[in-house]
Amino acid sequence: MSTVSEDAAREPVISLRGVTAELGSRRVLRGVDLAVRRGEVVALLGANGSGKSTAIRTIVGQVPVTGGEIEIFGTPRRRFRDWARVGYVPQRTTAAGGVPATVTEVVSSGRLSRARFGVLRRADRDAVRHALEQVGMADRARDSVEALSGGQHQRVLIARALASVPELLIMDEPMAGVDLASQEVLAATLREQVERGVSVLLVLHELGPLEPLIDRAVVLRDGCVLHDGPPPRAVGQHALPGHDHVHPHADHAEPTRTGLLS
Ligand SMILES: Nc1ncnc2c1ncn2[C@@H]1O[C@H](COP(=O)(O)OP(=O)(O)OP(=O)(O)O)[C@@H](O)[C@H]1O
Repeated sequence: MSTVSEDAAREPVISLRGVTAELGSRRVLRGVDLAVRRGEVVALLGANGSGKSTAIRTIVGQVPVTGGEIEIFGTPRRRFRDWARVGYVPQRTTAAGGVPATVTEVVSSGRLSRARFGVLRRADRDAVRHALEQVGMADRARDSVEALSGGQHQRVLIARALASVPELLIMDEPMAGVDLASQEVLAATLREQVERGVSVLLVLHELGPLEPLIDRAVVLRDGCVLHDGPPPRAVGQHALPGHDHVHPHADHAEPTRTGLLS
């Protein structure tokens, strides 16, 4: 007989059933089933254009679904309002977005969902400072985000997601274009979150330094789930057998193809 806490642990914090979505006239998701259970770290993998970002964006409501069901913490997505429980890191954009803002201002925006009446109080400012410490950016708190490197930008976006102390993190390629030092900081940050019991769904091109944290991998191909199970084991430089993701920044864009991800 299972205990109450075991049942709670099995309850999905994200559930997609038969989800379809179209962009333009293209069917980008063609019946995706995906579940992330409490405390799980799930990597969403697949070749370029397989629908990973679209799947993530249907969950946070940026892409409308044309069929199927999405639940967040057991609530149908369209009725879900408790976004302070969810930290979202979009596919890398600059944190500045053309608007001059300091690091603190950007990270504070991630705390507004917890602030009463939209006013940041002392506890909120402490949470913002703590989030910056978690990603090793506390010393840059007053700097303009425009002055940061790509990896530092990414750390700030992750701090913004952590500022509401979420129970669920959804991240779209958190390591893309991030220098090695920042990658290590981000891997350590994520490890702390996982130790706290935070559930994580993240799009990755390669498991890389996050590999030890990943419980399960869901591989998409052409808008369908091709694999849902143990993560592919690391091989050589790229952490995926059949790694066939072409990086825009890769020096040699000639991947090995074994079929799993193509
Ligand atoms: N706004 C859009 N209008 C039409 N088609 C789009 C749009 N955005 C994405 N697509 C197409 O939808 C498909 C899935 O894109 P998506 O970004 O979800 O893939 P992905 O697996 O995240 O790819 P990548 O690894 O390159 O980020 C691609 O073929 C893409 O060209």
